[in-house]
Amino acid sequence: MRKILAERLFPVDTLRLLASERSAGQRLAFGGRQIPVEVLDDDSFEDIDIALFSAGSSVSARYAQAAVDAGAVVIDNTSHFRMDDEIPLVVPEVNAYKIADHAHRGIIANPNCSTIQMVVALKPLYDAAGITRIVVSTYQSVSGAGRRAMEELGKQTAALFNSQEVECEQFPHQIAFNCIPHIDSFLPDGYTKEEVKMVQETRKILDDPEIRITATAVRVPVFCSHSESINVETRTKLSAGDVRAILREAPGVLLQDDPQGNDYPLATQATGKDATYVGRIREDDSVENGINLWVVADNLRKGAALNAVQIAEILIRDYH
Ligand SMILES: O=C(O)CCCc1cccc(C(=O)O)c1C(=O)O
Repeated sequence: MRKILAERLFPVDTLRLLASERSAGQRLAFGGRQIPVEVLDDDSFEDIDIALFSAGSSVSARYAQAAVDAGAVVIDNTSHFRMDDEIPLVVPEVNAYKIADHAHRGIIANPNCSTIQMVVALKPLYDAAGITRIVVSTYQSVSGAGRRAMEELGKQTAALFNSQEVECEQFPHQIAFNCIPHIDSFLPDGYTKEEVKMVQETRKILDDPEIRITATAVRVPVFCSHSESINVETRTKLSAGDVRAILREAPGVLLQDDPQGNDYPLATQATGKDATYVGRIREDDSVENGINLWVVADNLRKGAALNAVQIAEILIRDYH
């Protein structure tokens, strides 16, 4: 968040860093200063205009209203408010008009990282030809599970190269040189919460409860950036050429689709960048009007902090 605010020269007058007792007292750099981390409490939001929440659903559930009551607009990066009918779920390139609805409750929800990159890529196709069905498989980096998960991938990799025991704390199984089809918790129907988030959030963001969607979310031994294989069925026929032409002009999208030149989106290239990269575009003739896409984005930037700051930029531009 701090890095994105600084990079984009967001007009911060005062930055207040709030966290638990465990983190209080630390100093973090911003704007050429070392900002102290303060303990979050109900009085933390006096004179705050915008409160960016990214401390877990329970913290948002407990403190978002206190921020709103103090006069702030909350942009919440957790899942707590996403499916609340009274709260807009926003990806600026897709449904920025929904930001106007924040006035009702004073809270705007940031979608799940895997949902964000998918709707950035699919919204232009939805507008051009309609979408009836989406089948998505994700290849999610360990950074989505936090710093300790990234450290675990590194430690396991080193251990394996040194014929040492592998320790599994952040994931149920070894993640190094492995794929784990388990992100967030399992539900009784066998889906994970991550997969259900992608289905429900996509329908809300595209404002279309009829789209048939199914997802399989997989953790892969990649440090940063999420990759997605997306099969989409459009209402009217789009050729692969049509899709390329549409996406070439799409906001937030960078087309990277030259397979003969070995050029297609890669997690290692997307990391640190703002764009949602789309490639491997091809027609799927196993169904009527089918298209396959490969979509990659930095899950910590567009998947989280960048999307939240873009919402804040619209707030101060259009709703100050
Ligand atoms: O693991 C990943 O690659 C993405 C998971 C992101 C995430 C992690 C813990 C809690 C929540 C949550 O807010 O429920 C979320 C979320 O949906 O944003």
